[in-house]
Amino acid sequence: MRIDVVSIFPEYLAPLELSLIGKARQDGILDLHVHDLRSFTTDRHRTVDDTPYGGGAGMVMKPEPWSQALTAVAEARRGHQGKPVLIVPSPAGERFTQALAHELAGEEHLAFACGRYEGIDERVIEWAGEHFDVRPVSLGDYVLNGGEVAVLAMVEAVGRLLPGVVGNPESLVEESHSDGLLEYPVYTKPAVWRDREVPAILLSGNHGKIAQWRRHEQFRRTSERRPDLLEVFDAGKLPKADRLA
Ligand SMILES: CN1CCN(Cc2ccc(Cn3ccc4ccc(-c5n[nH]c(N)c5C#N)cc43)cc2)CC1
Repeated sequence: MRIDVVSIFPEYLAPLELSLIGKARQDGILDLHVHDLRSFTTDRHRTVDDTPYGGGAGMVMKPEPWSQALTAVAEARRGHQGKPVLIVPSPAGERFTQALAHELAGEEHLAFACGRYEGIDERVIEWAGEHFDVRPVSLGDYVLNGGEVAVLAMVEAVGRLLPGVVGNPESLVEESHSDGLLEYPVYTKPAVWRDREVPAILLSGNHGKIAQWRRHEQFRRTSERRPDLLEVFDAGKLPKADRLA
């Protein structure tokens, strides 16, 4: 997979050189290119923002540098099948979910446009639709100062799903949200730590009972912390009787 990221703070994406994503890049699984939006400006001050039409606080990102940057990104993959996906992090985007991460992991080429200030001139999003499958995406219902943090999270969530990135693919199967529920608690040695014991069932060697206990813990945790997920889960999968007794 090729990933292009455009930002006025390219150094913000440096953590993608570390750990599993960094290794995926060294192994050639992930081909990541980070572009400085200011390198696509033409004025002496390398201007990327201006005041908003209609008034209001803050500044808006100018359209022309973005069109130059995104044209360069689209041309980098010319000749490949279909339009690349352009993810535009935004508080007004569709919610980023594990399901969306899986969907994006199936793409050949992902591009990310990291806005700053009060956002990117809306005409860029409209224009980009001629060259990309444009997806405004939100990391969550809170406000960040720009798109870079969201891109770090999304690239990690997508990258770890690519074959060969995570050592044991089994660990991708039983994780939070993979089956619509939160994950069960995990424990390791020592069996007793500061007078706290590991749940005895986990030491029993009875794999059927362990699986049952873990499933129950998933429902208990989800019911306590994310009842909203249970509504979705029940609507789609299990009769009420299979929920917590
Ligand atoms: C007229 N006013 C009406 C209020 N808006 C609100 C607003 C819009 C942007 C920003 C800062 N910002 C700039 C680019 C950018 C990208 C992503 C995110 C982001 N925040 N939270 C997420 N989950 C995000 C993600 N993913 C924030 C961003 C701040 C405040 C401004 C215009």
